[in-house]
Amino acid sequence: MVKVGVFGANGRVGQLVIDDLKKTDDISLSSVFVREKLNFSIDPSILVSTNVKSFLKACDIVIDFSLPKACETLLEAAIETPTPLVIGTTGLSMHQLNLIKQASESMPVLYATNMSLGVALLNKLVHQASAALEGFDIEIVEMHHKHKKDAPSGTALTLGESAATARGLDLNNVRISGRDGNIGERTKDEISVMALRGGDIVGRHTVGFYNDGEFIELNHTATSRNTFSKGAIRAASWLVGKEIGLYSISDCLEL
Ligand SMILES: NC(=O)C1=CN([C@@H]2O[C@H](COP(=O)(O)OP(=O)(O)OC[C@H]3O[C@@H](n4cnc5c(N)ncnc54)[C@H](OP(=O)(O)O)[C@@H]3O)[C@@H](O)[C@H]2O)C=CC1
Ligand SMILES: O=C(O)C1=N[C@H](C(=O)O)C[C@H](O)C1
Repeated sequence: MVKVGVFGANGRVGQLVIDDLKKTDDISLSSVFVREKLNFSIDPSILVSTNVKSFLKACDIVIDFSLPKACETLLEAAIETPTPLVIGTTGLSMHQLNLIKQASESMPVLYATNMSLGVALLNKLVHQASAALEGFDIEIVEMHHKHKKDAPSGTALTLGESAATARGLDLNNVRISGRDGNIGERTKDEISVMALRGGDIVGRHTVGFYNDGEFIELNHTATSRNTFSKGAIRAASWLVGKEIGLYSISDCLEL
């Protein structure tokens, strides 16, 4: 039986991971990490810890849905005590992304800004469409619930990277994050990534390719947050026992 540690256990997704792990046969919850205390009751055999090292020692693999600073703490601890990691936290800084790379030199790490099968496929479709639809303008819109803290979403940035690399561009050089005022005409290569927030929207991403006379929009809507918790558990089952290295959700889904 694979022992899973959940980092960010009180969170919206962390709680679902804990619930969904009750329904699996080959993988089960062994420890949870919390900042102060767990906000709900749990089987007394599970270690509830505020100490990252003891949390890591009690599990074979970690599933993380937390916040950037917390994820950084986890990565620093894991670099000292190597433990396979499935990371879903978004809004990471360059330093935190580099820590993921560093961690993956001593343990298997799967990092995915979106754990759903649908978005993994959407990334491939966006890459293909961006290369094929030469000259079409690319615009990305994401919509999420009002509690989301980072913007734009990690998924929208990953989709933007797929679109940009398909055209030999670096998203950092062509990304627009807002338009306001007398800004002039749209430039050829720019890719806007716009974020909308409201209500309880689980997650919606649209990548549009616009030309004179026609346009195509590729859209994915998550209607349940369990899509992410179940996707992360599937990723953990797949990652455990893999060679040291950095893996993507496409590797896990063999897309
Ligand atoms: N890759 C994917 O498929 C998905 C990724 N996400 C991402 O996952 C992350 C979590 O999302 P969500 O569950 O909605 O967020 P929540 O705000 O509900 O949960 C965040 C969790 O992080 C914990 N936390 C915050 N600060 C610290 C800290 N300094 N040390 C330790 N723990 C801390 C909180 O613990 P406490 O309550 O104890 O303070 C809480 O459990 C976000 O980055 C989100 O974008 C979300 C959905 C899908
Ligand atoms: O915070 C969320 O809720 C989500 N975050 C991820 C992101 O930033 O892309 C994935 C999903 O869209 C939900």
